[in-house]
Amino acid sequence: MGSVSSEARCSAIRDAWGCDSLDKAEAFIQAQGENGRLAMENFVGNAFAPSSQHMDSVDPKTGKAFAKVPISSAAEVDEALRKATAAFKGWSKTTVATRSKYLQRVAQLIQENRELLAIWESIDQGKTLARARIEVDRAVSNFSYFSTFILHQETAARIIDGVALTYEHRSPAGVFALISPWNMPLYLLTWKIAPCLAFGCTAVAKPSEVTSMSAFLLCEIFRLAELPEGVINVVFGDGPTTGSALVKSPLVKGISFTGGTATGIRIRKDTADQIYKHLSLELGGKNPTLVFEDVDLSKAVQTAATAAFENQGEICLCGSRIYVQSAIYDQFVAAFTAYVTANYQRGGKMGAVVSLQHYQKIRSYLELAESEKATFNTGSTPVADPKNGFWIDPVILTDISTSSRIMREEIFGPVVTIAKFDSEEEAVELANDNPNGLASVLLTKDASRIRRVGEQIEAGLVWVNCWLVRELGTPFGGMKNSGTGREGGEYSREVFTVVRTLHIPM
Ligand SMILES: NC(=O)C1=CN([C@@H]2O[C@H](COP(=O)(O)OP(=O)(O)OC[C@H]3O[C@@H](n4cnc5c(N)ncnc54)[C@H](O)[C@@H]3O)[C@@H](O)[C@H]2O)C=CC1
Ligand SMILES: O=C(O)/C=C/C=C(\O)C(=O)O
Repeated sequence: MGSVSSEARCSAIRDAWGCDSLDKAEAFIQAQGENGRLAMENFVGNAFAPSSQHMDSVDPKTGKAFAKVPISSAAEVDEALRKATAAFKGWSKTTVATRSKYLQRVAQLIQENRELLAIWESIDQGKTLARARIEVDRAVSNFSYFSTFILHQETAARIIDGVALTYEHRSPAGVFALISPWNMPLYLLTWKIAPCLAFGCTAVAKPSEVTSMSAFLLCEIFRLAELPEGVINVVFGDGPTTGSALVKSPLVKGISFTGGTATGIRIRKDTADQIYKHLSLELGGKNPTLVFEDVDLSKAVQTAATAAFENQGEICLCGSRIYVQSAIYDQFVAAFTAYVTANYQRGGKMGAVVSLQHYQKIRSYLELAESEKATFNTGSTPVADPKNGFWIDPVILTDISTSSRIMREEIFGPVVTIAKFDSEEEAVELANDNPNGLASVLLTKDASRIRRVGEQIEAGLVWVNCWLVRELGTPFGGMKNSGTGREGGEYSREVFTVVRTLHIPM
């Protein structure tokens, strides 16, 4: 360890690594101009490799391109998969203590470079620097959690009728494709890489082409951590060229994917005849927040607002459909609108939305809301042709039909709807009236109601009087169209290992 020199950094890493304050990063971007954009490179077999095709990476807060992301070809993906396959032989046989040490080293390096990672994540994704720092800290936790989790695994043995001793033996499942979206780039990629490596698998990871910068910096961290060659490889690129080649390859024995439901369906279809592939799909949400009349109004408003607008509403767990019991409906709408107006402003809690394409998608839902005569309690449809970044102020909509596409489809932006209900039964019915079933928030002080209602909500996660409280051992994933499988602690072990049962006659 410790022999890796920073001289061997590829030039884009050298440039980016020099920017350890927001001012320096902004000045660097300004100075490099149109032609000198940071050109990211793939990370294959512990070395950076330039790619021939690129697309622009854009700073959502300004709308200006600042870097170039490779669009890796099928041949480049295949090269990375071959490295991962070769590395699997050795890595899958290392002891948990060895793997644990590597993961701890990665956690420490992320921690040491917290500000650098947060700055570039914020520039690349549009999120606030404060939010980016939280997510870097959570990336550290992903590695440190799994580095210790694997040290405490037990295997139960059983004796069957005095004739045989049986036990389960788990081994790493093979090479994984790890594909992540653009909303929490570093956090979600490391949520996959950490358990994958911890359980003895090797990987080719592909971050979203829209936000690749933190994954590129993470490659340098892997290089500095001196992970054995080929254990973790990162290829950059889009879905149709790079992602598709990756998921379809027979060298891939499992896929952990987070992203849109349509892409999840595509991946299922593309791998339908590769029955051996483990699939863990964490997809979209259209999550309800239920507010009962017994709540402490100001606490309920704060929780519902955070759930709706954190990270500009670009978290699959965001509560984008609020239902309020009739007795407090008017009071809640007024207090919620006042709170959001006072607390969610550009450059404060609000960043920019991730891309022009996504801005236009959100805008199209707001045009629909106008045409359906919804009430805009705050916010409005933004301009069609944004000149200085992709900014959308929070929008709170009321007077919308439950059958409207605005109520049914994932908008994934700073747009929330509020509607009313009378009874508990109606609240459950409204909450469940959606094809998705990822998360939900239940706001009430009534302990018996918490169980009665909470146990009926069709969602993988029910947060009671809170939102986004995470413990990495609990099962994470969705019901209905929100996904297949769960990850976290033991559940990640299911994803990344295969099990055989041994029967030994006594
Ligand atoms: N976590 C979530 O629930 C997320 C939901 N979304 C939703 O999905 C919508 C579309 O956003 P996108 O960026 O287009 O998400 P997406 O699902 O297309 O992208 C997620 C990842 O999948 C990759 N990908 C795309 N097509 C692929 C294919 N055929 N095979 C393998 N990998 C592929 C992408 O390159 C990216 O790395 C958003 O507007 C939002 O509503 C988007 C991102 C995250
Ligand atoms: O684990 C979390 O806290 C957040 C996860 C978020 C997603 O999976 C998402 O937005 O896609």
